[in-house]
Amino acid sequence: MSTLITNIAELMTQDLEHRVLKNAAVVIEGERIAWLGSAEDAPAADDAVDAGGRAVLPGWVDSHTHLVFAGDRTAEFEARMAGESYSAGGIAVTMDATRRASDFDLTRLAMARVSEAVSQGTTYLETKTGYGLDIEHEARSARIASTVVDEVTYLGAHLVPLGTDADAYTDLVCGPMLDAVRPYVRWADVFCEEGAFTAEQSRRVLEACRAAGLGIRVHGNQLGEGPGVQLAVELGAASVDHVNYLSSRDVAVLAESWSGWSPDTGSGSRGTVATCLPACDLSTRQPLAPGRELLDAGVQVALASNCNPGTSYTSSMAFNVATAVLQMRLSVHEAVRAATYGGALALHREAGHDADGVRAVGSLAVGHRADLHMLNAPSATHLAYRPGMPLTYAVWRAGVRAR
Ligand SMILES: N=CN[C@@H](CCC(=O)O)C(=O)O
Ligand SMILES: [Zn+2]
Repeated sequence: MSTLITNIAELMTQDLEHRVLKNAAVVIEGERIAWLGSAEDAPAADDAVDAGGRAVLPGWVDSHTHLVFAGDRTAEFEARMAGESYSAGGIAVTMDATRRASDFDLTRLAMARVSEAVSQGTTYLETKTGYGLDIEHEARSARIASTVVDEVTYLGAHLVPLGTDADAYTDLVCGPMLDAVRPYVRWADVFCEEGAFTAEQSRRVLEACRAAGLGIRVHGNQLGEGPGVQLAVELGAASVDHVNYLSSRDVAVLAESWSGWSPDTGSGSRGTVATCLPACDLSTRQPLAPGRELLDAGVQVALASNCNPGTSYTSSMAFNVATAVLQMRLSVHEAVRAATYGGALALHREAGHDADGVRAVGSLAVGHRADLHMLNAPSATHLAYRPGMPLTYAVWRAGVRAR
């Protein structure tokens, strides 16, 4: 079964050549993109959709979320808006509510959040554990997450539960808790920050998880300059996320990590993606991550929602893209790239065609997964020009119409 989507005013491919095609068309066949190019040259297909002069871009790749949770933190948000500052301690409130929730409720809540994201154009999603914080509840969160999203990250090292010795808890995270979550996860993460995990504890967690075959990522430099970025690069993490407070050395180390990779061919050894989370920065009243500076230095950047009940209760990638353009000074093309190809790069899913056994996400090319986002607008520029407007018109996820 093939579908021709034609009369596309602007097709922003985010492929390696950065092609933006005018008056374009795409053919989807099953889960893959079978053809794309000028509408005049489009081949016939079983079915046709008239885009009516709208823009099409890759579906968003949201590479950083925390969707498996129960409970509410409205009061904490209100206190913050009244002048309180964010601290990691709020995680314990969500931990209590999450532990109390039934499997059914936790699954239903996570699924509802996924469907909110998909209805706004997100077609590939990562989510983390991190609100269970004991063996039973971390394993349960990982299992539930694996049924609702594409990529699952183990974040047992999110907070040391109250009354627990930090080093003993770190041992648990590196040992029996890791064994319990291992069947469900591809990634591991650690909150390397004052009030959460020290550099030494973070290193232990990341090394143990890496030895267990997991890819690694880091929450770093969110609340102040710290060791997160340099630890992430040293250990070969796929991404370091937040990156609000960076020294010039941090930026240089991140840039250096990409020196063996070619952006023109997408080949070579990947470095550590710097993932900016602008909605979180606004909701915690932190300075915005220096996305412009990172791009100018040659760092590969991703944008993600960080949807979670504490610091960023939104899965709107469009909001993050608009903020990155309006306030972080990325161009629309750069911001959309960071929210599609950049997220895929952070999840090691940016490459793969028909013969590779895995299809690339986050960019549009023949053989890639047919993840498309059609805007109710003639160009992607409208994402920043009309911030806050409901611009998602249609979504295809792995070739299936999802909205
Ligand atoms: N910074 C650490 N973890 C989350 C927030 C978790 C929470 O407060 O519930 C984040 O990415 O911002
Ligand atoms: Zn996070």
